[in-house]
Amino acid sequence: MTVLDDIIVGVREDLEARRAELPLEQLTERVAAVAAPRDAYAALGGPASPRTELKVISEVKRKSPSKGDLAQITDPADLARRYEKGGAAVISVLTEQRRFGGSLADLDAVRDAVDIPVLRKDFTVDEYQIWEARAHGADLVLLIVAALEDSQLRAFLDLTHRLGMNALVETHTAEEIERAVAVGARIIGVNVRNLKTLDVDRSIFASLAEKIPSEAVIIAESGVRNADDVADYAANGANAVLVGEALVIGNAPEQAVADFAAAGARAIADRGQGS
Ligand SMILES: O=P(O)(O)OC[C@@H](O)[C@@H](O)c1c[nH]c2ccccc12
Repeated sequence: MTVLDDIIVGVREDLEARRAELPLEQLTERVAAVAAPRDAYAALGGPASPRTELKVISEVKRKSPSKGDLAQITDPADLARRYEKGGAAVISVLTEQRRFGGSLADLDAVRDAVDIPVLRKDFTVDEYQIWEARAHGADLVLLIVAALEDSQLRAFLDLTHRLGMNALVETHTAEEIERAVAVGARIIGVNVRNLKTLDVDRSIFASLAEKIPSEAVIIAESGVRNADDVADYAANGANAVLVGEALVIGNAPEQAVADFAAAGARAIADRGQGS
């Protein structure tokens, strides 16, 4: 069993417990009362041509299966506000509990604290989670191609769009990129961490990013240690980076976000044309 399979077993158990508490019919009723979704595709520079900025998606991440506890985040709302002040385009909030220490309470706190779009970062394996994301104010959900059949990927992306949200469709191989493009994904991430083994290999980004059509926003996910890593991703075609660990372990998240955005924009300018 891979790490990903193992995580998903726990995700499904927790999901069934929540569904027993709050059946889908009641959950869907809540969605109407929630503030309209914010446009994450626009916030990530989707419509811009060429895209000359490097957008930063800043993550609220308490722990991870590879590293264990990363940071004591006592006030996720405050952290998110600092990310926003530093110029983050989107805030990512991990809501998976067992391996990442996240919760829907973290999502609620962050959504109320900032004006930029918020990603509910979880392992989506059931439409219930997409309704739940919207009911908690999320603007963006994560769809991991490696965890889904094509029919699910298509149905989940459709539901996400019908609820007015966007999806970050996460890939790790050329074949997964083809599948993401085939279902009409507009925001495509390349996670350089293999979720089956947790190994990080930054070097896979460049060759995979090349395969993503330019209409899609291209996101480099994981493994950013410093501004040089951001510049490398940007030089190799990233329109945005998703950063967790490097931001939560540092003591100046605002400054780090600003530095990453600046380093990325410089690398895009050096690349010449933007994309
Ligand atoms: O902490 P890092 O290396 O900056 O990584 C952030 C983010 O990419 C990572 O948390 C992530 C990417 N895809 C995921 C899927 C599930 C859980 C977590 C993730």
